[in-house]
Amino acid sequence: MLLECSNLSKAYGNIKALKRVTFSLSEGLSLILGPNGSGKTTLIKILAGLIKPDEGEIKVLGKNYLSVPKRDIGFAFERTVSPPRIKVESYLRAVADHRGVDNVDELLDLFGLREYKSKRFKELSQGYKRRFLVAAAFAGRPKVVFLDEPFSNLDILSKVELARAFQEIKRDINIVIVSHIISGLKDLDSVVLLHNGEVVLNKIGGEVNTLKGFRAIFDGGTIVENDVEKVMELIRAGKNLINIEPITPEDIIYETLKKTNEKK
Ligand SMILES: Nc1ncnc2c1ncn2[C@@H]1O[C@H](COP(=O)(O)OP(=O)(O)OP(=O)(O)O)[C@@H](O)[C@H]1O
Repeated sequence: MLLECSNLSKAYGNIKALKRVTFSLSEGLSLILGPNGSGKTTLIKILAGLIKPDEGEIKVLGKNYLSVPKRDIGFAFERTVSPPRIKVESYLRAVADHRGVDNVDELLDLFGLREYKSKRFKELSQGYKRRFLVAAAFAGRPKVVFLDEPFSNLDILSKVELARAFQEIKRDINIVIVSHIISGLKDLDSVVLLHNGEVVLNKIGGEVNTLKGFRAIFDGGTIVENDVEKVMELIRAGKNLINIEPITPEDIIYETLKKTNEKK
């Protein structure tokens, strides 16, 4: 298991940002999803060692997260800040050297940074600043990289290119994306959905496929979800099939959040 959080809590005064949060993420590409205020930033700050949880345990690849060497974990935060004068390639090389694995050429290509390799941070556009900071998190091939809202403030081209780069790199390096949007990520290996500091959904491995499906709509308003046999039965009974549409992970997550809100 890549990440195991058990009974993790954190309060700021009387605001409970995380309430005994328990979930697991498998290796590969994972998504920690949640609407605004659900506790995502609190979680990533704990993982980065910036704040301490009030209680609970976190394991990364089976070890207590505080005992995992810093070089095994990469982070990229939402705010695109860095010393203005550092240069793209030399900074990536410095990080890679520190971690002891040279994967810089691979990263320059994967994140579309080759043309910009001699530029200083301050000379990059917002989108390229993000690409650079994300690439730096992967420099030196850590075991896992946590990315906080990597798609925010990016144009559609950068979003698609970044998502493709993640799909490629996840074979080598585990990735955990913390975000309030799904952003067209395909082939997720695990997902956790937070809401008001609680886990409302956690799928790992093959279970992630249950976040996809189809909906068949028949004349007269009958709707059948994810049941081929039932659809065939209705067709055989002479019902008129009007449409088949995909059920996307977005649909399921929206429905889960809606139901959670209704219960409260
Ligand atoms: N430093 C702080 N002091 C007081 N309350 C805080 C602090 N940081 C976060 N909170 C509160 O804790 C809760 C969870 O916040 P957090 O930033 O972790 O959520 P989030 O899911 O990252 O939200 P967003 O998507 O809006 O960034 C919210 O109610 C927030 O107002």
